[in-house]
This record gives sequence, structure tokens and C-alpha cells, in this order.
Amino acid sequence: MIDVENATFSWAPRTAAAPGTGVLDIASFHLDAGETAFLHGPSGCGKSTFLGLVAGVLQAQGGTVRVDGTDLGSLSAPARDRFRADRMGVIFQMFNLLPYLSVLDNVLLAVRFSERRHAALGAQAKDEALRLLAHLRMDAPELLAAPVARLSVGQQQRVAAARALLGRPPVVLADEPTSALDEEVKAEFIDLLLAECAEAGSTLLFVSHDPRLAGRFDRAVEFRDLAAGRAAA
Ligand SMILES: Nc1ncnc2c1ncn2[C@@H]1O[C@H](COP(=O)(O)OP(=O)(O)OP(=O)(O)O)[C@@H](O)[C@H]1O
Repeated sequence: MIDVENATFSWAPRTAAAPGTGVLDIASFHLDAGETAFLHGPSGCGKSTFLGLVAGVLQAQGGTVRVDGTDLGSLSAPARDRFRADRMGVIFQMFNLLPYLSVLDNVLLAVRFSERRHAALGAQAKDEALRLLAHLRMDAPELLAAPVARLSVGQQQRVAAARALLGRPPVVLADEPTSALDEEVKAEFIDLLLAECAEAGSTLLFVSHDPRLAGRFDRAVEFRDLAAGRAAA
């Protein structure tokens, strides 16, 4: 479902005075359909950049990144955006929520931007969004109607998760989605994420600094082991 071969990416310097140092060189990374992986490594090693390549938000400068059989490098930027909206649920650090829209409307964006998800859910979209939000303790009426700009970071993480899962995309990418959640909500969040992915047969790539979560996934991958010259995952 996710196949990365010899993928390279380097950031342009942020400024001459403070250059970006990130250079990514991934020899090989594969995740099968339905497989779940926990990706970890020290801060700044390139995990978010790698997720950006798999999501098609960034484009590899060399090598290939294939998702669900499609070479993302062969798609234009708008086509990559459509592909992502249709086939991937992403929970990124910046959330990409629309601040002036309510919680419910932000979750429903997933079907608004994807014909595939819209077709999958039809008239059930709102009920399904409410079901996911209820599991994440985000279904109180005053929360549902609140503009997301007024929510805490942890609440915004949960809205982003509900949006990512709506319509059961084949691939779910999560970048430190539990960093702002308390222990109880974190456990419920992981339970929901894994249960939804298992039921939908979704492939899950999950980045976190919390080693206690690693055992919940089919496999744990150390980021530096993906680098060219190291063992393939
Ligand atoms: N927008 C950007 N412009 C320039 N350099 C960047 C940019 N984003 C990240 N980098 C650089 O790329 C490298 C990898 O960053 P990345 O955010 O992928 O690491 P990470 O492993 O996800 O870190 P963390 O665990 O702290 O989130 C770092 O050296 C960082 O400075």
C-alpha cells in the first residue's frame, strides 16, 4: 500500500542566516494493506518530512513514493491533492483545520473534498461524523457548534482525527496525534484509531515520541533504519 524506494528530499535553506539542514534519503520502506506501523526517532531527524512525502504534500526529488499503486511523482500538485483527499486520512501537526468552521463542519470537509468518500457515505456522513466525534468525547452540542479556533490543541487533534477517519480511507497518516492529549483521552484515541483502521482495512503510519504506544502496532520502525545504506523496513 505504501512503497518508498530511494526517495530523496532536501529542504531549501530557510534563510541564509539559518539554513535548513534536513536532507532525507530513504532506501526502502513498505507497508502492506491493513498493516500498522509506529515510526519513531529523535526530534529533527525527518519523520514529518517523510510523512509529507508519503502524503504527497512534498514531492521527492529522487526515487519513488507509491501509495495504493500510484506513483505520486507522476501526479501534478492538484492531482496529488485530489488523490490525498480521496485515499488518505491525515492528522498532521498543523491540523489543517479551517478555524472559522465548526467542529462538525471541519469533520465533514473530508467528504466535501472527496467524491470517493462522499459516494461511500452518502446521507450517512453526518451520523458517521457524530459517531467518530462521540468516541473522541467531542460530541457535546456546544463543542460541535464551536469554531475550531476556540478549541484547545488537544481538542483540535481530535477533530483532525475524526476528519481523517471519516469515509474509511485506505491509508491513514498521523504525525504525533496524541501529543496534547491527557492519558485517558490518549488511550481512547489510540483504541479508536486502531479499531477504525482494522475495521476499514486501512494502512496506518503513525509517528510518535511516546515509546509506550509502540506495542499497539504491527511493527515499530526506527527512522534512522530507513536511511540509505541501512536495513530496509
Ligand atoms: N519548512 C522547512 N524548511 C526548511 N527546513 C525544514 C522545514 N521543515 C523541516 N525542516 C528541516 O528538516 C529536518 C527534519 O525536520 P522534521 O520536521 O521532518 O523532523 P521530525 O523528525 O519530524 O522532528 P520532530 O520529532 O521534532 O517533529 C530538520 O533539520 C528541519 O530543520
